[in-house]
Amino acid sequence: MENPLIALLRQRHSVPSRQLREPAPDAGQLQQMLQTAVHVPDHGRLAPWRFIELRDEGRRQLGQALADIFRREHTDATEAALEKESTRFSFAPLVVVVVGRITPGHKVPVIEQQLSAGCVCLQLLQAAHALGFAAQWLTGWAAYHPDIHATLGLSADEQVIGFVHIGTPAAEAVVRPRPDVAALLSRWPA
Ligand SMILES: Cc1cc2nc3c(=O)[nH]c(=O)nc-3n(C[C@H](O)[C@H](O)[C@H](O)COP(=O)(O)O)c2cc1C
Repeated sequence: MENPLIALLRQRHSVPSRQLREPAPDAGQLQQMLQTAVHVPDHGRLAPWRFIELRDEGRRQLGQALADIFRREHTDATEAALEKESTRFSFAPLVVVVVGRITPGHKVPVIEQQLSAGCVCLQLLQAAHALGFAAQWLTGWAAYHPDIHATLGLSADEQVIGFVHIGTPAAEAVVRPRPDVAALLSRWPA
């Protein structure tokens, strides 16, 4: 019989944010998930991450900010395109923004700080899965746009590592096949 924790880890898969609905994790469940998420390797104990919780009003306002920026930067944008931008955060009832707090010039290279923050995102996905929710880690242009950073109150050394959309699936997700690790594994020296 497969180890139950291994089985749980292997069952995790993303559910597209547009298919996520209520119920969302409540405050206690979110705390549990975040406690799990920070159980990651962290070179230098920099804790190079923090979280922003978006629920109803936060998701609505962020969607509106996306549409406003998109309209400004694409003067020929169609109503459908603007609608797509404004609704990006309107499906999953909870979005956790994982913010990387990067210390430039530290002996721990920037990439290692970013990798630690990436581990936080994965751990958050796994914790959501363990509690019976589904999730998807998204970035998209908004994650890299300075005006979105300003909207969310990020400082100059902070970046969006992921928008982790969390909720309950409205439909059965299509589970994608995973790579064959045997083909990825070599031994050195051969
Ligand atoms: C850093 C990062 C950013 C991602 N951003 C997007 C995105 O913007 N849009 C998207 O469709 N998928 C994005 N993905 C992929 C999804 O999170 C997810 O991996 C994909 O839907 C496949 O699901 P899986 O988790 O079951 O493999 C991103 C993944 C990573 C690691």
